[in-house]
Amino acid sequence: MAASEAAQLMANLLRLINGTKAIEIGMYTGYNALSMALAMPSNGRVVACEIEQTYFDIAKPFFQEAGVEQKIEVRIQEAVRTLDELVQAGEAGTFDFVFIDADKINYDTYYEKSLELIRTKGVIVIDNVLWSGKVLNPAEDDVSSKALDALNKKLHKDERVDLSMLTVADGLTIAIKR
Ligand SMILES: C[S@@+](CC[C@H](N)C(=O)[O-])C[C@H]1O[C@@H](n2cnc3c(N)ncnc32)[C@H](O)[C@@H]1O
Repeated sequence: MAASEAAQLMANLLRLINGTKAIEIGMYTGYNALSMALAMPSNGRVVACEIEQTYFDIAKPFFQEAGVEQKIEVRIQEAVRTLDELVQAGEAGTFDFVFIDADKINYDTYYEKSLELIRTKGVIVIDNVLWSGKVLNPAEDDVSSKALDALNKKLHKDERVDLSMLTVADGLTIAIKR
C-alpha cells in the first residue's frame, strides 16, 4: 500500500496538472485509488488494475461511502491485459497520470505501456524503487530487486522523461513524459 505521504503527494500532483484520467497498476484494497479519485473533479476516471477479486470486494464499500464509486473503474485481471485493452480501445496518449505499484518483475513492462498511454507532460509515479535498500546489492535469486535495479538504471538514462527519484517511504520515482 502506498505510504500516506506518497498518496498525499500523488493527489496533489493530480490537482496540479488538473488530471482527469488516471491508471493505478495494483489497486489492493483501494487506498490510493480512492485518494486519487477524491482529488479529481466529478468527470475524473481512475482505471484500477487488480488481479484479486477479494481486494475489490473490500474496497467497494469504501468507494461507495466516499461517493466516488462512479469514478473508479476496476478491472480484475492481469494488469498487462488491461493496459493492452486500453491501447486497443484507442486511449494511447490520453491519460494524465499512472501509478505503478503491482508485481515488481513486470515494472518495466508497466512503465513502457504507461508511457504509451499517457499524454505529453503526463506523469508516471513508480513505488518501491528503493525496495528497502535491496536494489543496491540484489541477491542472485532476488528477481524483484534485480528488476527494480534494472529499471532504476534504465530510467536514469531515459531521454523520453524528466525524472525525480524521491527517498519518500520505500522510494518513489516521478517520471514526466517529454
Ligand atoms: C502493493 S499492492 C497495491 C497497493 C495500492 N496501490 C495502494 O496504494 O493502496 C500491489 C497489488 O498489486 C496486485 N497485483 C500483483 N500482480 C498483479 C498483476 N499481474 N496484475 C494486476 N494486479 C496485480 C496485488 O494483488 C496487490 O493487490
